[in-house]
Amino acid sequence: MPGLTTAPRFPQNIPTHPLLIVNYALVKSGDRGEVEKLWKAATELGFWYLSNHGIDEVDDMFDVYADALDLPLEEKMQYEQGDSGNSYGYKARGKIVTDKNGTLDTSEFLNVAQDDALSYPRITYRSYPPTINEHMGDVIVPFVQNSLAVCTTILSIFEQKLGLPKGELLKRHSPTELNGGEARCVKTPPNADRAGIGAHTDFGSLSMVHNRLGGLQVMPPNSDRWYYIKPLPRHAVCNVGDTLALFSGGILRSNVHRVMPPPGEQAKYTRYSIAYFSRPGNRIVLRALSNESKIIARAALRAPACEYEPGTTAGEWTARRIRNLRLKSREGWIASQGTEHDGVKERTTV
Ligand SMILES: O=C(O)CCC(=O)C(=O)O
Ligand SMILES: [Fe+2]
Repeated sequence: MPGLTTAPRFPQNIPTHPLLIVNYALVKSGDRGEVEKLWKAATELGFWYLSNHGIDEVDDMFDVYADALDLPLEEKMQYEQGDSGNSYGYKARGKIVTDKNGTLDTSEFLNVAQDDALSYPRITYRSYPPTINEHMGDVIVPFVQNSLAVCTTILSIFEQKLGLPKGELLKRHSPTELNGGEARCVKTPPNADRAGIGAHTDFGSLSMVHNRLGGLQVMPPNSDRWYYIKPLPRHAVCNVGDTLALFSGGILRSNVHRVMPPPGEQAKYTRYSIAYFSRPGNRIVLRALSNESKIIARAALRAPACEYEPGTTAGEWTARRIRNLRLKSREGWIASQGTEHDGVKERTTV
């Protein structure tokens, strides 16, 4: 895929935010120091680089999704996700408001549901463009399985560190129950003059993004400035999302981020990023797991009330966030942003 693997280097002279580099192979083997580093990253900034993740399908994912997103718009529109709160399928450019002035986004998404990938060739929710189907078996399914395995390891570490009984967090992310997990490609055009994706927190539990070009930015806690995150070859950028912040009573941090045009010379290139989102089972009720953990109970007392209504399930929550995103209104923009803005504002650490 021309232009994807070779790009000008990330410029040296722009402010970036350093992230801790967590070595997944060490974390998996139970290395104490590496586990502590992961915990520090997840509770303080909520973002970290993940090295040695062993997800070998990343380059192929860029190729397969780029082929699908390079189809003519009318073909892609046959797979449009619609306005009902469904995330899977194609999201065209300009469907999402990125700020309070109603500025429209520049990004296209193609989202493949984890449930569709894992049930393939049986359709769980919907069909996808032929390029995606052709590579479901050799690229997308192994990518999803490997990403899921990485997230499961990380969730089991969080489960222990949060003082939860074994399985309490993992059972809320069971891949055998319908859930919101998905594999996404974000495509933004060259020479863009505005945000690809506006400021947001992620809806789900864990996100893992693979980047070649810059553009992802983070606003650190207690700051009002945006900083680029520099892509590092073969490193994923991982972050905590809202449902994990909520389950943990605010101990795990779901931090605000956005996608801007790539910096310097990189701005002249089309940007593709590949992301995997781990989300709870659709029927799981969203609440701080205070009854299950004293550590979470203590933290939840200090965290302000969350915006979630009692009894909201993860499925309803994701659908509502997506519907709000697609509302071309200021109200939609405000409602779509997530916990960082209206909910778990004061973060707590243990
Ligand atoms: O493209 C990226 O680097 C990040 C994408 C992102 O934040 C998202 O899809 O939620
Ligand atoms: Fe995001």
